[in-house]
Amino acid sequence: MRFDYVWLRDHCRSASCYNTKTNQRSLDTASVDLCIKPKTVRVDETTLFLTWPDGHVTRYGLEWLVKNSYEGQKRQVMHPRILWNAEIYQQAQVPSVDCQSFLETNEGLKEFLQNFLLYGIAFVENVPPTKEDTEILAERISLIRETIYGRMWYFTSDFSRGDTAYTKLALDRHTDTTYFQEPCGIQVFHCLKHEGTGGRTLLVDGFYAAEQVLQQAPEEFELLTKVPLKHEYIENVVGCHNHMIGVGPVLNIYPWNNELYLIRYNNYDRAVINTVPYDVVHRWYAAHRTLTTELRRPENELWVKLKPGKALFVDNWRVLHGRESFTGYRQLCGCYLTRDDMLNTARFLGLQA
Ligand SMILES: C[N+](C)(C)CCCC[C@H](N)C(=O)O
Ligand SMILES: O=C(O)CCC(=O)C(=O)O
Ligand SMILES: [Fe+2]
Repeated sequence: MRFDYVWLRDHCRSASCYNTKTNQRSLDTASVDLCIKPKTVRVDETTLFLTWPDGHVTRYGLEWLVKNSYEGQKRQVMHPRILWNAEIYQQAQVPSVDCQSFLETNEGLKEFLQNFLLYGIAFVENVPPTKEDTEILAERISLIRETIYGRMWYFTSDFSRGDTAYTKLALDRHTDTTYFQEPCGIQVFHCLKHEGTGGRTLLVDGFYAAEQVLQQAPEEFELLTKVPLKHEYIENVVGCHNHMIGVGPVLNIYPWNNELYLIRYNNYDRAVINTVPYDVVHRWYAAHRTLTTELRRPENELWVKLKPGKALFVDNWRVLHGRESFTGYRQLCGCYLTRDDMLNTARFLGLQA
């Protein structure tokens, strides 16, 4: 392991440098001489001791150093995940969690969250079919993200809002709120009523499809990570005037390790492409077509019929959803949740997140 002297001074866990009650640094890093070198260095079986020119002593447990050295770190930020197509997901036989165990036991909640982190979708069963009970469920794993659609939303095909979701039409696979600078992390769906036919929900793992593009055509994958796009929500119905714009590429990757963390895919809400020069536009359409072909492969489609009592949580940064057209009266409720706070709950339960 190699350590930089400024790093060793900066991470000093002595009482004057670090507050263990708040887990916050007290040391002003800018006051450390960038050429600092310890006066003396000593190491025994468990501890490294450094004495700095001003006499301050820093102690490091060797285990702590192993855990935190650059060499010891994987640069992966994302939690483990299993990319799936319909067969992989069905073979895995991921169980739904029972509502009571989800609400009343940490084991039930942990099992649910583990599945959600791995697959980007998870179900809770035997939920009382009301908006209030769905809200209680949602609040168990995260914080509700209030948006222009409200806190808990509740909708039928009444076109009360200027969006296709509020009709009986089919909706092709997409992620929601692509027109936010930070798209909502999680979407909760609970069908409270459906007297009619059709209306099944479609789920597709966007990360699985993106991985296929990376394997087949890495230059197209790269283009989808580089070209900025606008998505837009323009609504002008009685009482609702909204104009939201979000900018970002289809595939969002971490620049330090190319790990994919967010897919923004909504062909309905994609705005005019005016951020890209002429010669790139055509290549972008070709790359977008390759991704769309993967997303549309029937073997990648998971179809489920949402019924009263069965709540679905979808990772909106990863899994695309859609629906079949339907007839009759259909009532869906749900909400958006923040991702950070779901991860917070997962960590509290001891999961790697
Ligand atoms: C009905 N509900 C509130 C869930 C959302 C409707 C949002 C629809 C929008 N086209 C989008 O994809 O973001
Ligand atoms: O009606 C549905 O099942 C889903 C509609 C939809 O895409 C949404 O509400 O975000
Ligand atoms: Fe949607």
